[in-house]
Amino acid sequence: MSSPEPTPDERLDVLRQQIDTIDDELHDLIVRRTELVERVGEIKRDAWGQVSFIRPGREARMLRRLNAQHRGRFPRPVLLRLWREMIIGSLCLEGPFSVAVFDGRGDGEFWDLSRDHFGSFAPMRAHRSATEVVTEISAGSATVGVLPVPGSHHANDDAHWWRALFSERPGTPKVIARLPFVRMPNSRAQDLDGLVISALDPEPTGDDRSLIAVELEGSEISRDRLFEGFERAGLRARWIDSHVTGGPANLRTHLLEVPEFVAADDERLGRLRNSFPDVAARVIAIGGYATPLTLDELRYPAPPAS
Ligand SMILES: C=C(O[C@@H]1C=C(C(=O)O)C=C[C@H]1O)C(=O)O
Repeated sequence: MSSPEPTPDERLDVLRQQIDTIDDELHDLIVRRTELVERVGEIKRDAWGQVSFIRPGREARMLRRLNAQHRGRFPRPVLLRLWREMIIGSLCLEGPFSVAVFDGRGDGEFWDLSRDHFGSFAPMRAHRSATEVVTEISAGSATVGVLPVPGSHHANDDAHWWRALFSERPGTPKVIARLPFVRMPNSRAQDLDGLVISALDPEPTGDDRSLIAVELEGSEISRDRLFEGFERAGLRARWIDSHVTGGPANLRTHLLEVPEFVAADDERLGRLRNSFPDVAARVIAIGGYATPLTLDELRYPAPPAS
């Protein structure tokens, strides 16, 4: 006599037992992963007396790898969000970590953007002015700062905050990441973009953008002349923002972005300085970021246009 068909409840029990087994394995793996993270933290502390443990380049490469190898129906944004939570939870064990967030309009949009990236565990503080955020990082009161992408409509009167990064003084914050790295399909502001600054040099990830600021004395020059200067130095640039200081020297600072990694000591920066022979020029790479994943790479449909 054949055994009776299992009831729906019995079938659920069997599947749920398997899910419990998998959860136990995942949990065990997280415990083991944490032990390795702690050893990584010890090495950083021993080797460099590290105060900042975050490695945005490594994090970006990990997320790209997971996204590329993902299969099955589990939503990619959620998969990557889980890893973001795990990474930041781990990072907070290695040493102090906190986030200073620009919230100029008090609408919490950058707060959400920061939470999406830095997870639910990281201590965060909102600041009404971009200058305050930069000061927090320079003073070492926060590890990373989140600010609007210059020139975007989200930046207010502090839109030129990047000028504070135009300095070769050791400890000057640099741009180290761009948010969102993974654009969450249900986040409040779909067109919101931020830059992350920290007292840390960005690292190459194999797909990067760099921000280069050029300060020129004297009369205004056209954007085409700026682009020509970059081309002569072997760099293809996109204009982001300009700032006029004025004064007797009539200083103008321009921020441009190039689609590759440019380190602070890249020899092309010297060539760029000499690309404007008739004016005194100062050139500083103020940081860069791993190119964020695109909607196409994340393979979920774009939200409907409002
Ligand atoms: C473990 C490290 O430190 C941090 C934590 C990471 C993680 O949990 O995988 C990755 C990068 C760092 O921000 C590391 O540098 O590898």
